[in-house]
Amino acid sequence: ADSITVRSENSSVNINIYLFSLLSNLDIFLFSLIAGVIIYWLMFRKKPVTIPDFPKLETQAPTARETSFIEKMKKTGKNIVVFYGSQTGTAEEFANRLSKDAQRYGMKGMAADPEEYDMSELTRLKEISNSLAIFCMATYGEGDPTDNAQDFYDWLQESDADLNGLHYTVFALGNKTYEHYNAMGKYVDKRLSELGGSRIFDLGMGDDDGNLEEDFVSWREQFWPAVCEHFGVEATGEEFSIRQYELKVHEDLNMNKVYTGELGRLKSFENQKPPFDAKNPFLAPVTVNRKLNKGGDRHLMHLELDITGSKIRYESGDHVAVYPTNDAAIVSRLGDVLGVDLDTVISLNNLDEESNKKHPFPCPTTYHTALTHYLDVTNPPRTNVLYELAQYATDPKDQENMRKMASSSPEGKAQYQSWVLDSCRNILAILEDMPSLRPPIDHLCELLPRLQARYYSIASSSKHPLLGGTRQKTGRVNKGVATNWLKGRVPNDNGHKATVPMYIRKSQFRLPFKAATDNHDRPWHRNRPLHGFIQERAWLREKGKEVGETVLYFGCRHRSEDFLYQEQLEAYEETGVLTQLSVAFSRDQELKASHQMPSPNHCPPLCPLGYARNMARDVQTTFYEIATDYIKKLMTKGRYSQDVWS
Ligand SMILES: Cc1cc2nc3c(=O)[nH]c(=O)nc-3n(C[C@H](O)[C@H](O)[C@H](O)COP(=O)(O)O)c2cc1C
Repeated sequence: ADSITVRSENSSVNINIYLFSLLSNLDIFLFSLIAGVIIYWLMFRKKPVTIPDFPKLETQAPTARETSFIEKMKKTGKNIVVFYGSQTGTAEEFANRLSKDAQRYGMKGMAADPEEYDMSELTRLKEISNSLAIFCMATYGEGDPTDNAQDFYDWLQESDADLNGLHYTVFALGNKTYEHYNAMGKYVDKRLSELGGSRIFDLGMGDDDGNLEEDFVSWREQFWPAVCEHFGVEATGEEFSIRQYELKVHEDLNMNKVYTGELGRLKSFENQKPPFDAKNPFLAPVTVNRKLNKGGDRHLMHLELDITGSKIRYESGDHVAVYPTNDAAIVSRLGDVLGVDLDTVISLNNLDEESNKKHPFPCPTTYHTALTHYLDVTNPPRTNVLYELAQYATDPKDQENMRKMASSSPEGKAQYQSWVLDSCRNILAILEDMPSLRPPIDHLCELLPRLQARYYSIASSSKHPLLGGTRQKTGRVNKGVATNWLKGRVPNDNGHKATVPMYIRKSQFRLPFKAATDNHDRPWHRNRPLHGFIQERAWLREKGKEVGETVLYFGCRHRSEDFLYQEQLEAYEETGVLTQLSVAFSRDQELKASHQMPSPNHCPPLCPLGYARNMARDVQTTFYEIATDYIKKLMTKGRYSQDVWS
């Protein structure tokens, strides 16, 4: 008899198989079959699994962990969290700078979007030693929060959380020309204190109408020594450059995986799918682009965008957000000056692997795309960019100048104001004027702020095709990025349909009355949403609906140059859509406020529209002069609302 040994993985088993020559073929076949089954069973049966005794892991549910900034801070050894309420990126940029600063003072910080975290965890921040929460909060509209801070604002309003033991400070970003100056920053500062938090440094007030950067730098310079004193930490403030992202150059990447300007989903421009929003803009064809003003040094445009098939909905008063593209000449010149092949495919990867923000802009991409679609190369750079770039200037004089401009010394501030801001020097101009400064392009891309969408009031009624009006100044050293780009978006661009990446941003601004109510519009300069409202009234009249009086007061500089939409407005008056059209031109005649005011109960709603800086304030001051009590009554009755811009 032969014997074979079959070894299964776990246990070794000997099977003796006796072969008898006397057996019939069938017997042998059956015998072999049985033996085969046994062998198979021994070899491939599932081994009994012994369950080891694992210690219970202390994990939280995935959703809880994702929104827990406390767990994240503990895990990464951070003690400072910098929240930002930001619409167009400035507060976010300040938050990033503050979290980087922490490292210079021997602490560890992280910037955080309040929308991504459970803010009720502020009650737990005291679990981390020497912890501090910093808030960089911008204000919008009627003293409202930014979109990403709305939930946090609601929570603050409703919460009775005990914030004892929370150390915090707030830097507010706003603009003095608005009535509710820095309202959000002030509110957060006050409310955190009411809930028991300890303010460790005074509220900072940044004014975008003045010099926001300077306000921030001055506040920050006093803030950090105060933090160090508070925690008993040695204030080193050692100045060294800290990179947040590392460069990866992709040699053979499939170009289908490379971002070409998309903001969210790869190929979203080629394969457009609603819903359209900030991360997924719609490429709207431009059907009309014409100059509105007849003279003067400005270029005011009337644009019509076709949103057919996009499922985009909007209401009169909403804004259209447009993503501009940087000037191709600036981009290619940057490549030349820095001696870089702009077609190189790269990724900038966050060195902090725990960070929610993996890249500063969609990656992988090319330098060309980054400089064209993702980074702001048009505006003069902020002082932190100068400070970080200074290390690359080989001429010690250039280096010293750049550091000086980034400092808070009076001479440094004055030099930054005149050499950078007043001279409208963008990054290209700085590089051209400082031949010794040649930074690596990847570090430059890390430092430049993101190119932001520009918002325009929609000039058409939602009952009509979308139409956005915009403004452009010419003759400046530094041309506005969006307006210049839009100027070139003509319907038939060498046989190509020019498109504009856009989405709708809902506005709080609504006319607070029904169509049947009388309406006095007083747009002393700009009148975009106004056209939407008048159009809507014209449309309702056509439908035979009852529409109240509409009186329009329109003021501008010169009748011959900037009486915008003159023909249209005069036609409205002729057909009775406008009950009365009163015009005034500041450079042609003296403006007089001479209207008999009806009693507040019978007064139509009043809607000043135009520049925040002078117009809104002047109109309001005039009204105050006429009747202080009167306008207060209008406000309390919700019959006075503004839509203004700077
Ligand atoms: C449409 C609009 C509305 C604004 N409303 C206010 C306001 O009511 N109060 C205020 O102090 N600042 C107001 N500002 C100024 C912003 O808060 C300021 O520019 C800030 O730096 C923007 O920060 P962000 O880039 O982080 O969004 C407004 C700005 C814009 C463009």
